[in-house]
Amino acid sequence: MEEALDLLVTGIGRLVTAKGTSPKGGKGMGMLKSIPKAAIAARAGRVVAAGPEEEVLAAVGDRPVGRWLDAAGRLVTPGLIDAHTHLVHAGSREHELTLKLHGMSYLEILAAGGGIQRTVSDTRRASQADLYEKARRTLDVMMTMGTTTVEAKSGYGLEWETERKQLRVARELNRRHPMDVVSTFLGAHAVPGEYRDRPDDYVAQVAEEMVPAVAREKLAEFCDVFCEQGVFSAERSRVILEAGRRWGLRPKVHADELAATGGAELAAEVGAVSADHLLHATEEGLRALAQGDVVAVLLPGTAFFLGETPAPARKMIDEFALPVALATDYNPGSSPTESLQLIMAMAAAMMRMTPEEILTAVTLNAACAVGKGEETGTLEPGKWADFVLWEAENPEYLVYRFGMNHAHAVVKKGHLVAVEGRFVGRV
Ligand SMILES: N=CN[C@@H](CCC(=O)O)C(=O)O
Ligand SMILES: [Zn+2]
Repeated sequence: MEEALDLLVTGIGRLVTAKGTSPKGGKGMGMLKSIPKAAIAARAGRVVAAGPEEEVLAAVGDRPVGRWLDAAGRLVTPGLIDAHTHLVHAGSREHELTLKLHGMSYLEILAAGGGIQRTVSDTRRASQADLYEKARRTLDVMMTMGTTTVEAKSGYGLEWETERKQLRVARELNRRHPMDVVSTFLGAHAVPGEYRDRPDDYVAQVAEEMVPAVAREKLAEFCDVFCEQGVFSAERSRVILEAGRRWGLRPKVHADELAATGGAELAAEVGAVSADHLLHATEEGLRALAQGDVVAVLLPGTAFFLGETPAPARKMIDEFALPVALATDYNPGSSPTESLQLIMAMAAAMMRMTPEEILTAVTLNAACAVGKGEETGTLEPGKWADFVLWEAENPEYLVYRFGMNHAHAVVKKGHLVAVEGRFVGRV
């Protein structure tokens, strides 16, 4: 007899998924497979078959089934992928909201020793166990809202001990939590107070000491830099990203978030996997991204929270055929939310992205932005069986009805990990 299936889901009202393993740009972002009356079969954590119910049942034959779920007509999509978060940190920064309301800008707060620097002192003081516990709870919440893979940056240490502590927490969570956690080293998130008058010494320390240590301890897959006016210039960012590349860490860039700083151009030049934020990217920058096959990761939650105009998604998709991904940017300063569903609603209302483009942006394109396009982001045979049963009939409803959790059930690698807002994936 053929091997047993771990999971069979039938009665899916509509299965909607992108196709393939590489990012979709321009019109390709709107081209999804939409299958009524569908089913999914999974074995050993991976999709065996996904498509019209009668075809899946015929392919499955009389194989024994471990768990059989009836989707009761619900919409099913691939699990959501959050391609940009600052998952591991201590504390919160609600007091800054009042400062901002009184007219102080994000960069002014940072220059006065607050902002990122405040979270740096909190995180330096926190124990690894406390950081783990806080981030674990965050992952539970994200998973109940449909997220099945998360990127996690360091960057609240700005010295080796704490950067390592953050990255070790992310690695431990990847091992122990059902969420897949992809780590990024962001030692260049700000110039630490100790180096205020000699930023080049800090750049050298990140490039020559921390990057090799991250690579030797296999603590991250990516290296990121906050390339921004008053933070790290494009020249200093280049030094760090090139060092990362020499040590096998693929580049990512916080690019042109608050001012045009040459971040997009730099991302293309160093062969970055993604350029993130891009609110102020120039036309040349966007052209360079398109030519360089860089995924544009847009973070409307940050624009919303900082009172900025969001990145020009329509122009990126229509004029430059860029592959756009969307992420929460979950962090205590500029986007304190775990909800990719809220980000999806913002992308429609504030950036005029269509529901189909949005779904591609939080699944396949986001998977590619974290180097996992071969493994997840679509529901196709061989990929991880990561998917969400939504309390909805179509993708339009997901982005239209905002501010609530539409996830009825979440499946990660063939296992049920969340049901009706409750995390049930503890192992
Ligand atoms: N811009 C830099 N980093 C984060 C904010 C981090 C913080 O404020 O703590 C971001 O992506 O928005
Ligand atoms: Zn960020």
